[in-house]
Amino acid sequence: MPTDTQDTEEIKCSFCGKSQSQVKKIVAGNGVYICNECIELSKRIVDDELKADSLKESKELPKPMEIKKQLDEYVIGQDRAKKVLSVAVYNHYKRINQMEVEQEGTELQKSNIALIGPTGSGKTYLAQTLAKILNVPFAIADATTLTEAGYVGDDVENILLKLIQNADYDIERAQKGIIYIDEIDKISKKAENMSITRDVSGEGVQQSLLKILEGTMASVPPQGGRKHPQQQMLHIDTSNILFIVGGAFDGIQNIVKNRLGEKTIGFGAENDVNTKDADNWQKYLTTGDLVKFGLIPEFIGRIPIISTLDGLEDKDLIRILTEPKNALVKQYQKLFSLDDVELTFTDGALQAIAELAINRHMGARGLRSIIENALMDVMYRTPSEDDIESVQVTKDVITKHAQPRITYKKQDKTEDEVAEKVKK
Ligand SMILES: Nc1ncnc2c1ncn2[C@@H]1O[C@H](COP(=O)(O)OP(=O)(O)OP(=O)(O)O)[C@@H](O)[C@H]1O
Ligand SMILES: [Zn+2]
Repeated sequence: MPTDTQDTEEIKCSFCGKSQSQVKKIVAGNGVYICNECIELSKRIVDDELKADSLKESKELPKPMEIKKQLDEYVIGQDRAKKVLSVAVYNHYKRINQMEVEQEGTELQKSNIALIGPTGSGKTYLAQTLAKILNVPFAIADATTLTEAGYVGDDVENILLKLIQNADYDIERAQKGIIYIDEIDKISKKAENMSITRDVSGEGVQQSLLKILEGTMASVPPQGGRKHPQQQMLHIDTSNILFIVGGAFDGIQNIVKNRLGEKTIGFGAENDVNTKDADNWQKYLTTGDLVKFGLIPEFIGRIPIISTLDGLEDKDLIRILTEPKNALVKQYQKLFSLDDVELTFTDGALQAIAELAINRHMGARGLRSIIENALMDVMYRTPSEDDIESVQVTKDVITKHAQPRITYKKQDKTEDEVAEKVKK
């Protein structure tokens, strides 16, 4: 009898219709069956689709607002620069994606970016954070170490080598990376800060940067340094590399203000710029001002997007200390917590740290070393003293080199307590 029912209701794979005898295994579900072969096939289909989805996702470009929002998680203030960068970077990668899809059509030109703002205001940090958000390789170069071809020093191509190295020698990835060139103001025509030991003109360095900024097939010696005729070269197309150049441009506001002032005098009240608004000089900064500063027009011509950053005030610095995902205070708290010690900073301490950084004219760049100094002694002690419960940094620690307040753990039996008990 049982054989009978089995004959009529022979278990078959609901997908391919094969019977139990034709396959290795059949799994029963709620009224349905699936064989091992169909499971394998389904798995392959699902895997492929997931992979395709994730590829599409990685191709999907975050929109300017999304980029800005992610920047906000790391970079405090600098709203204007963040907006400009978000739009510029979005357009840059949209342009690359578009070029990959349609080989011909309107050629969209690359738009490199200049960031102008005081030391430690976040220029490098913005560029670096952008690269992280977009998941593209990133390299930092210092314009003052560059030389024009034929002189001792770093060839401009070595900038590209750093990017290639940071892309793990994946040239194709490197070709879509971001390069930040710092201290671009120091290679102005009149710059006095160029190394005096080297016979290099800022103008010459600007000249030698023109090609890679614009887009060229560059040859890079894989070991860096100078090119040798017999050397094997890495070849990299710089057309899609986004260059962000930055500098403090000390004195640029005077150039702008003077220009505005002249205009006001010259054209009187009908001019849309009044001298009062010259405090907002950033709004009126033009490429002409940068040329006046000493950048050559061909160089500026390859950097159509300019944004300014503001000097950070104490309230910004306090936020930088405490708010971002990887804020310094959070980092040190984490460090201490690994030794089971709670670290706190009083509001007065945070204010004092910010003020000290401002006095040192180093912007946010100065914050770490101030904290490092303040915590030096306790960081030396705490790992060896396992009864420290908490460390509090007060204003006096920053301003008067006082020691932080240390609280000790309540021990079950400290020597005093033991003595107390014995007495009783
Ligand atoms: N706006 C900011 N928000 C958060 N952190 C900041 C900000 N600005 C600077 N920092 C912190 O200070 C450090 C130094 O800043 P950064 O290197 O970006 O300065 P910079 O403007 O490039 O100055 P420089 O021209 O001297 O290189 C950064 O690594 C970052 O930790
Ligand atoms: Zn099947």
